[in-house]
Amino acid sequence: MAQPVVDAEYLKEIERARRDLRALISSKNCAPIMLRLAWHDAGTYDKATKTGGPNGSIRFEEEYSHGSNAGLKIAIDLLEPIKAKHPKITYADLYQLAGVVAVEVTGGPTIDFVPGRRDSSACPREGRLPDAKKGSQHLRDIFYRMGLTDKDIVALSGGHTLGKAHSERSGFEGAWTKEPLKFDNSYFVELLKGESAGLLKLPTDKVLVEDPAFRRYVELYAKDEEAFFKDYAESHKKLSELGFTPP
Ligand SMILES: C=CC1=C(C)/C(=C/c2[nH]c(Cc3[nH]c(Cc4[nH]c(OC(C)(C)C)c(C)c4C=C)c(C)c3CCC(=O)O)c(CCC(=O)O)c2C)NC1=O
Ligand SMILES: [Fe+3]
Repeated sequence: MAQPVVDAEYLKEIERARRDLRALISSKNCAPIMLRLAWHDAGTYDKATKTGGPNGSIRFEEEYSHGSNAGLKIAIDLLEPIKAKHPKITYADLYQLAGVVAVEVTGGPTIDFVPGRRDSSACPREGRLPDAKKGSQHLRDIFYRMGLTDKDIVALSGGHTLGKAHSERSGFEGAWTKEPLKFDNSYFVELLKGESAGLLKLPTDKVLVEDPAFRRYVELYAKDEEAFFKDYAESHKKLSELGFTPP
C-alpha cells in the first residue's frame, strides 16, 4: 500500500486516535497486550531483505495465527473500532501508537512517535520472533537480524514489567513483577533477586543475568530507573521504526 500523506489533517487524526487509545487502554486495562501487539508487528523486520517490520501485516489471520502470536487477536479486535473511527490512519501507525500509549498510561517514559508507516499485506513466515525457550545466541541472532543491539535486547526485555504469560497461549504462566500494570524498572530488580515465589522468569529472561554483556545493563537499570526509561524510550522508538524512514 502507498505511504500515507502526513499532512496537518493526518497529524490531527493521530492526536484524536491517541486520545481514544488512552481511553480504551485505561478502561480495559489492556496496556500489556497492546504493547505485545506493537512488538509482534514490528519484531518481524529483517534488515537484509528489508521485509517485515511495523507494517500492520499482523492483522491478517495468516500472521496472527502463528503460535508466537497466540492471544493477539484480542488486541487486534479491540483496535478495530478505533481504526473504523479514524480510517485514514494506517494499521501500521495505529498498532505502534497503541504501543506508545500503553507505555505512557502505565507510568512509563514518553516515546517520540513519528507517523507515516505504510500498510502491507505481505505476511512473513513464522519464526522471526525470538523463542522464549532458547538462549543468548538465539536472542542475538533474532535482534541483530532486526538491526538492534545488546543494549536494545536488555532494555526492550524490560517491557515485561507489564503483563503476564498465559499457559494456554505460550505454555508459560504468571507475571514477571508484583505490579503488572505499572511500567517501572521492577523487572530488572526481580531478575537480580533470582527466584521469587510466584514470579515468572523465561529462559530468555534468565540469560540476561547469565551473559556478562547483558548483565551490565540489567545491573544499571535495576539501580537507575531514569537510565532504564531513557534507554527504553530510545529502543522502543527504534523497534517501532524498523524499515521506516519518516517522511
Ligand atoms: C527479548 C525476548 C522476548 C521473548 C522471547 C518474549 C516472549 C514472551 N513475551 C510474552 C508476553 C509479553 N511480552 C511483552 C513485551 C515484549 N515481548 C517482546 O518480545 C518479542 C515481541 C520480541 C518476542 C519484547 C521485545 C517486548 C518488549 C516490550 C509483554 C508486554 C507481554 C505481556 C502480554 C500480556 O500480558 O498479555 C510471552 C507470554 C505470552 C503469553 O503467554 O501471553 C512470551 C513467551 N518476550 C521478550 O521480550
Ligand atoms: Fe515478551
